[in-house]
Amino acid sequence: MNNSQFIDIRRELHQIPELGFEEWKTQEYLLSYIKSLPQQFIAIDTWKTGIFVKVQGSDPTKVIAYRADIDGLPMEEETNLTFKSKHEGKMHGCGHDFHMSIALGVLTYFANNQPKETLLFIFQPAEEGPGGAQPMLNSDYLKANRPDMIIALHIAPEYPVGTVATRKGLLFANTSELFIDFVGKGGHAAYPQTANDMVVASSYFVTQLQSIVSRNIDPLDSAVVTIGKITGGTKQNIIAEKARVEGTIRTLSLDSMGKIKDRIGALVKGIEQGFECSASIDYGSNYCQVYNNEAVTDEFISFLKKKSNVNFVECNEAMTGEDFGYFLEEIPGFMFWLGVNSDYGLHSGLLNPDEDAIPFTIDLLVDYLKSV
Ligand SMILES: CC(=O)N[C@@H](CCC[C@H](N)C(=O)O)C(=O)O
Repeated sequence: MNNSQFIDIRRELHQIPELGFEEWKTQEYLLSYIKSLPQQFIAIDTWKTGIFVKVQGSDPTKVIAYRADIDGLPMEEETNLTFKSKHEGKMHGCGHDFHMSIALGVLTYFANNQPKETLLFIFQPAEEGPGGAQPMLNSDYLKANRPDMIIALHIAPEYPVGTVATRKGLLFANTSELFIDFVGKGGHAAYPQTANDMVVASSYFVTQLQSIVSRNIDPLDSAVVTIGKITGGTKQNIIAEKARVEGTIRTLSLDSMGKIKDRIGALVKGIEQGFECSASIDYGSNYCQVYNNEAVTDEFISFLKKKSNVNFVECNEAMTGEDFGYFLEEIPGFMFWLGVNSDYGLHSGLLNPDEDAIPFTIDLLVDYLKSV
């Protein structure tokens, strides 16, 4: 099999990034490719914008699932690549184009070479939000076709191609989105005494927020609170009646997640009193931690250590989030980082992963899935 064709597929998918639960073109592209494969062993089902492809094993004792997420991010691509995003304001800035093309490569191999065990390829929408894993797990399809084991990967720009990094147990953090709307009183820029300025109130709040991780959380229990977006006001000489603060909370323990939310509630109350305004908090979507099953991960690590072309790294936990954690709550399995050597990281408009990682990983996963 010539795995370099999956680099072309990645480039095509890269041009059509779509947001969570809007991945209709992506689904159409994937379905058209999957339907072009030999159909003898495979069965295709769809769920919203997602896809399930079952490859019937020849003498199965279990069902092994491989999950690839399919959504892009609401951000402008800043690369000058010939195959850059054609969708303005949207980019595959988290590598899901890689995840999909690798999945198609592995699926292509097994559609042509029947596996012993039954394989289930899951193309999952909305990983970046609002979260597709949990509703997909509750779908009639997955209720009736529960895999016995599940695996997934995430590209890692900081590692060279050939590096695979993972660890037993906790890999990624618990996450919660954070949206706060402040409402005060607008007015003329020259008459601040007649208004309650929500640009000032939200700025105080963002500054106070910085004390939560440094003053309220055990320094040995990592946590992050990031505000990624602030909007407010209408014009430079009008005092803002409204402001909105958008961010994300990351913790390694659920206890810290609870403490941070309590502190946010208290700080917001203080802002309401101090600035005579009202505020509402919405925690958006929450993802549970990604916790790798110890036994299955151990076997994968042993497999990696025997491969002369793989540099295995036992990595630390990361404060990234992934709704793949919901699959791992119910099904033994693991996630791993895949080295793609980009100078720019995940969620950067300049992310440019090395495509050599695609054929490398297809071969690696085909070998691994044949071995389990
Ligand atoms: C691997 C990765 O970058 N995942 C995202 C998951 C987003 C979680 C959620 N929408 C949030 O923003 O809290 C990440 O940002 O870690």
